[in-house]
Amino acid sequence: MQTSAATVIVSVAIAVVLWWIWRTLKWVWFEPKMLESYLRRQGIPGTPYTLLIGDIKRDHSTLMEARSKPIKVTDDIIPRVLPFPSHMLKTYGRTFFTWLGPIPTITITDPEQIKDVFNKVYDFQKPHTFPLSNLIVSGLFSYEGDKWAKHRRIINPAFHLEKIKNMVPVFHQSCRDVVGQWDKIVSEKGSSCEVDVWPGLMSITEDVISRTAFGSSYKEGHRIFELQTELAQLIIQAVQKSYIPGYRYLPTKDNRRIKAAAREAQVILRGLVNKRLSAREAGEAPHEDLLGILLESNLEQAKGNGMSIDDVIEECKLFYFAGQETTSVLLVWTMILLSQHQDWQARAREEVKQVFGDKEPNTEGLNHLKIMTMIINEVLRLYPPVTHVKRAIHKEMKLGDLTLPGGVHISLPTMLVQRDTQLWGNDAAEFKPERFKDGVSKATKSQVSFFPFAWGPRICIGQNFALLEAKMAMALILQRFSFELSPTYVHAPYTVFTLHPQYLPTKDNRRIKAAAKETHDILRGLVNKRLRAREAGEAPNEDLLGILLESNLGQAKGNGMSIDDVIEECKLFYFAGQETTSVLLVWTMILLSQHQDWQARAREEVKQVFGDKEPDTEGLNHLKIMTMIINEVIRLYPPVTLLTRTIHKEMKLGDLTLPGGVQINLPIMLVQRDTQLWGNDAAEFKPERFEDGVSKATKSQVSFFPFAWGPRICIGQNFALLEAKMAMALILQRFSFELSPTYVHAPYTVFTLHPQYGAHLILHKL
Ligand code: HEM
Repeated sequence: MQTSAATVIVSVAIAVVLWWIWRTLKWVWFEPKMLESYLRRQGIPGTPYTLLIGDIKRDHSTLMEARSKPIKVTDDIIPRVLPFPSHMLKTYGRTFFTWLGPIPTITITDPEQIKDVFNKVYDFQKPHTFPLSNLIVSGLFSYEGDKWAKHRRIINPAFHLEKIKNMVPVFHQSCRDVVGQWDKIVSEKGSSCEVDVWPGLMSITEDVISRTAFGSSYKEGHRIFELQTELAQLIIQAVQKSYIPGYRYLPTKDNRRIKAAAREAQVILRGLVNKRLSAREAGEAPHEDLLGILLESNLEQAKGNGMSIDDVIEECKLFYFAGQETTSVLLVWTMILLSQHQDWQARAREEVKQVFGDKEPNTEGLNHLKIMTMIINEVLRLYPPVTHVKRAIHKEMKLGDLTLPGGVHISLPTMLVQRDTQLWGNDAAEFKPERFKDGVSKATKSQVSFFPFAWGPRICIGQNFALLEAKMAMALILQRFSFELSPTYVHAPYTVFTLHPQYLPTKDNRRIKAAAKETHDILRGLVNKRLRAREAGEAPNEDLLGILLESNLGQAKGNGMSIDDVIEECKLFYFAGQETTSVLLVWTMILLSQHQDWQARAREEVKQVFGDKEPDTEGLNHLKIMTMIINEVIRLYPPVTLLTRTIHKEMKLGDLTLPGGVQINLPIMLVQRDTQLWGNDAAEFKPERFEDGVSKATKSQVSFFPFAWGPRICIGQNFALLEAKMAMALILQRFSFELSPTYVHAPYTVFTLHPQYGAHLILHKL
């Protein structure tokens, strides 16, 4: 009886293993080979299949090679951005196939076929190659069939021109903030200076999405954006490792962080949606932001036809992914191309001045900017933010003369088609906005040869939103500045999700120099202003720079510092004083989250000393519990974990004689956690050790030196401690806090010891 049961189990196990082997072989070999011969029979040329990896390695190495060097601004960018597909195009002609692992991908460049693919949304679907990417790009973007149609119908009203019109003042506000910052930077320097515009442009589009999507709750929106950005970075890394079977299921630190960040975004969004729903029930008028319109549109659907709350949340997350980087990329290339083409920059400015003068741009006017529209179209043609669009087919399909088998992917290479000389003429690679002077259909001769926002029923839902936002930003910029490429600009178009300028590692040095020069210039400007004010008899400022300058000028002649020395010292204040102190604060908050008893004691003390009043120096210096806590935090988590010293000649050190030329490590963290020096509970958080001060706790030994020790002890020690006490007192007066379930404990050092994945705490207002 037992033998027969064992036989059955073994037979089942063998059957399962054989089935698994068969499925794997089918997936990695038989199916790809079958599809390959099918395509070749159709007369479609392509690369031979390589087991499992297909063309991934070839594609990757040509891309790495192409990316290793920048190009001239006048060079063709295709060999740099799409080296592999463009090489295949030259080798095989206008239709060919390559391999994404075991999946054949057919590249199609014929406008009629492209139109067909875009039109038949039910047959040509979105490929779902990397399941993890659903965490950032889900919702409308990835749904199919009836679910997609339902969501598109519900979301459409949010992107009607009528609704977008109401958002234009928000576009203005976000653009004005950034342009205002540039104004300040430039004015401080005189009338012109180098500015890296990319961060500002990213910040415009991020702010626009946060405010238009969530209205007054845009701060929560900002946090969601941070989480989405972090997720995107982690997911790119994970996708690169997805060749390791099952990698995404492993409980690695990154995978845990992915889950935690996704959960946090979900929790914030759910909170926002619930708040809106309760406000609606309480009879409040609906908000005019994307979330408000989406919720209204959803509630108007017949029962059972609407979206679930989770669906709404997915759509909100998608707005960031789909709308932020794409639009900032469009803006950055517009600025770069208008820098190269000063004639078009002047024409665009003239038009803006004619339509708006120096007034705030409005929707009406923006819709009448003809030159600007031509320029933006030409930028989107040459530098489409999304360089190619992909589809998958699951059953045999006709496409023009071709019959394609189910199981293949189709690539529609936007950038290759939009730069194709057969479709756009021999000057296809040149920037000539005049192509679009009679509109897009004239320029394309009504073919689908221009599709930066895709085409057909699944055309980008945010197209009008993005174009109006871009026009607003460009109008404000043109009203206030003229611009040109800086000599430090390196032309290196680069794609991750979208096509943007890359700062190559080899070019980082130039960028480092440019940033250093900019810092130096700003500081020199500040110092000079102070010196001039002093000469004009103004009283010295009471800030660090003021005191430093006075102290320097008070030195005997020849004994002071040079202006360059003063500048170096100012730069050092940032480096030495910023991250170190914030790291001290973050660990204090994390440890007080873990040790609620100490948090309560610290709060009690703060309340006793200050009540709800503003903390003052006198009081801060009397916070005993707080001092004990901060000492214990910097014992366990010293911001600087290691000090080094070098000796240049033979030296005695206790019983040791050390030769010149060696380096000595003083491992702050190891010493401060040493059980021989601090007892068996050295690793535990026990602020009571410091009850009677540092010397009692250390028995007057140098076993606690978070700020170093002796003549070179940190000059900013008192500054940092007072700042930390002020921050903690204010926080404790207002909030109680605890670790969020999404917090991942991952102490990490670059310069200082900080939490690698941030400090996710839950704050409770008191
Ligand atoms: C210059 C800016 C933009 C460009 C170039 C762009 C480009 C695209 C492209 C090429 C697609 C089609 C992708 C595919 O079918 O595989 C798409 C879809 C989409 N875009 Fe945009 N986009 C931009 C801005 C925006 C903005 C501002 C939003 C929203 C706030 C947005 C929301 C969406 C959504 C939801 C889809 C999915 C539509 C569907 O599948 O029905 N996009 N976009």
